[in-house]
Amino acid sequence: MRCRCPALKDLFAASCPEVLPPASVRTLYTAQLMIVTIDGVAASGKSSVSGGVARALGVPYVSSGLLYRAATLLGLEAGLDLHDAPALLAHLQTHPLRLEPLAEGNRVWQDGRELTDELHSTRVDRGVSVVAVLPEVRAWVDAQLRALPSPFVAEGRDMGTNVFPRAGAKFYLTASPHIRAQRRAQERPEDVPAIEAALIRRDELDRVQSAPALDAVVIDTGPLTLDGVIQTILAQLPEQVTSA
Ligand SMILES: Nc1ncnc2c1ncn2[C@@H]1O[C@H](COP(=O)(O)OP(=O)(O)OP(=O)(O)O)[C@@H](O)[C@H]1O
Ligand SMILES: Nc1ccn([C@@H]2O[C@H](COP(=O)(O)O)[C@@H](O)[C@H]2O)c(=O)n1
Repeated sequence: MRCRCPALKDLFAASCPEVLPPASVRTLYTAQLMIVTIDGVAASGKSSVSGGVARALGVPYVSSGLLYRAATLLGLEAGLDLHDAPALLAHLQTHPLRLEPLAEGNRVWQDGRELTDELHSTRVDRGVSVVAVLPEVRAWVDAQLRALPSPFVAEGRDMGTNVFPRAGAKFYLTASPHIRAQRRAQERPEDVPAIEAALIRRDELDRVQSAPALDAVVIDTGPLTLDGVIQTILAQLPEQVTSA
């Protein structure tokens, strides 16, 4: 439910001054100001860049995509219909996932089992966009992200638009499908044309939640090195983020 107060209409009712005392609302605003969001299309460099920015700032980064991927993996392993939101959510509640947002790379755990290495498989790539459009799953991911203590760098598709609309700095990464596929081919067994076709399909399926925030700085990573993208972002961070 959206807040009815005009000044807070982009925040959720849980942070509305009709519900919370003003000091708590101020705390929520301040906490978001120390978050950097890095959104973008598939394989545009979000997690590599977020890791580099986070390490430079000495803060963790948070990969929202890994939570969608982990939900997908658990659904596939349990033989669930990935369109069936109630069944998926019930499964996630009985098999709770834990995101460990380390600066050197995020890890995902389910009880004592680490799922991280299985989350970038081709079968998860194929199923994840189906799971990610389910509003119930999106609310489940968003709640976990909003519960994390700032400062941190958050990467995904809707970090700057929906999850942290008051973030202190917002970036959006793009690159042509061909360049992204060439980069990804270094990490996957498939050839460039197959990867490119899959990326274009995933971009299309993710289109709704992937629109850049109006106040995001859009960076075409195509002509830049990884370090070039990281330095471009670090050079544009406001003081409240760099001194957090
Ligand atoms: N500017 C760059 N120059 C060269 N290679 C890059 C650049 N940015 C990212 N890469 C490489 O591209 C690949 C994809 O990057 P990364 O996994 O960070 O993207 P992503 O947006 O997080 O992907 P996904 O959306 O699938 O999670 C990695 O091999 C990474 O090292
Ligand atoms: N904020 C987000 C993040 C991710 N998704 C969905 O998860 C998929 C995997 O994400 P990657 O960042 O690892 O590519 C992605 O294709 C989306 O379907 C999302 O919807 N919102």
